[in-house]
Amino acid sequence: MIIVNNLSGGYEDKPIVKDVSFTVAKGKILGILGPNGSGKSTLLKVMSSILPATAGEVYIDGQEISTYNARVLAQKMAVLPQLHVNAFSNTVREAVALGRYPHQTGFFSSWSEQDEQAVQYAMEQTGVQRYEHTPMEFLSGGEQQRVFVAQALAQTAQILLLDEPTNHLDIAHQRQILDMVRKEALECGLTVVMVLHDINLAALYCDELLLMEQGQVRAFGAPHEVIVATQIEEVYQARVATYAHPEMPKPQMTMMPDLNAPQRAVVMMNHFNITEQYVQLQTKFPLKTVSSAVHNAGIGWYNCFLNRSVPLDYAIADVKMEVTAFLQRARFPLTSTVVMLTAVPTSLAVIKEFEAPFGNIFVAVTAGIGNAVDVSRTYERQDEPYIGTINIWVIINGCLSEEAFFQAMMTATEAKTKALQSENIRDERTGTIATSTATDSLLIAATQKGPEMLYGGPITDVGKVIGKGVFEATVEAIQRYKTRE
Ligand SMILES: Nc1ncnc2c1ncn2[C@@H]1O[C@H](COP(=O)(O)OP(=O)(O)OP(=O)(O)O)[C@@H](O)[C@H]1O
Repeated sequence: MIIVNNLSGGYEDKPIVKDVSFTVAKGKILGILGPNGSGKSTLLKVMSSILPATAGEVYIDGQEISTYNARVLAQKMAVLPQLHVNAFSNTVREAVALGRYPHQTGFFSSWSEQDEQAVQYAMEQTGVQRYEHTPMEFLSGGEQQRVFVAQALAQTAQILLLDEPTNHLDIAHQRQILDMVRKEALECGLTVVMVLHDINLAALYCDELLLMEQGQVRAFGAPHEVIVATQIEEVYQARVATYAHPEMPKPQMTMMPDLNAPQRAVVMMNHFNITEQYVQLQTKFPLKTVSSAVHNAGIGWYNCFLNRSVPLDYAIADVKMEVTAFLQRARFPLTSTVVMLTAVPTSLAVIKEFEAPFGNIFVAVTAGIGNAVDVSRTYERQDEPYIGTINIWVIINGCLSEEAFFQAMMTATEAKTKALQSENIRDERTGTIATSTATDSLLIAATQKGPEMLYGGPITDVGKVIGKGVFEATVEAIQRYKTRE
């Protein structure tokens, strides 16, 4: 455990760190964040007595660090500095072995079994063993950085202070080093304080974060308490946006570049194309998209949209794989194409343009209704869904907030349900009015140009046109389907 109480310090007559307090429990990882020059490295130096404190105290194991002699302190606390002064005539092994220096006692101290094990373990954990006999100057920046981490680890201290441990490392090695730090913390009770520049990595790996601003603590707490967009924007003076990590409940953020005037990006009717195989929308610029498509579902930016017509007997075990193979065969880029599937012939597709105050919107629908269900009664059914799907695209020349995208999904769904009611489409099993088919898909895509529309509910500008557009286009698509040859 490490306790820092009202710590201040800096260089000669230049105070940098001002009145910093925090505690890191045994086995926990604290990440220090902050802009360049905010005092992160200086804080580590004052904490480790490399620089004298002008006020405040640091306690390790309940004892103030200035009362430790240097060798005993080094046995308890290892420091990885930001800049390394290295005897470059060393081999990797010799550099790592320097970490054992605090454990060498007496004038005639010899290399013990324990020293050897610690060096071997540190080299293994950081993946530098295979360079063991290589001179340091022959290693790349990232390889050298891992050797310095190994040196700190070989010190077998219970507290590790790391200043930018992932400096120079590629993402695989960032992961290796940070996974290793986390494992040591969890399994061996190592207490870690590390300066990181990458806010997202800090959120993923640290139990708590301390955000520095001009030598002072701006925020201290769990990642979700510290990584708050407005706070980060104020401290770093940079525009950011937060988003969810795909697997971990940790906040992530990305910077928002201030690019020059946006290029013209307008979707027009002639960007749509209908072939026997698919309905296609191809734009020169990507659209922000939310969808329940088969390929590239979820939120993303795409410029090619396909509603692909498949035969009635299309029964493929792995639909995603088949769709991928189709895209490769037809030379559509996998990463920028969204695909839906329909058993309805593309000749029955309806594409309509609707005027709106912010910019026109397009609604494209294919409606197969053989599979129509009343959602309030589907619990009575045991059977698998069979063919028949309503696929709806809503393409918006406008800019939607995240909230508006999801409200637009709801508004479009409600308009579709209203169309089924208006066309008196029934669930064959129950005889009641159907609310959808069992396999419908919906896509909302927007150019994200123009003033941001915050909401997309039924009585917003965008909601009104989605309601009318989806209703009319779906009614027309259902009528075409009913009267098909
Ligand atoms: N040896 C030194 N002598 C005098 N001033 C220094 C020295 N080292 C750093 N400083 C000053 O102390 C302030 C804080 O520096 P520090 O290195 O602690 O910031 P940092 O938050 O770690 O920055 P970075 O993100 O750039 O590594 C800066 O204004 C810097 O110029």
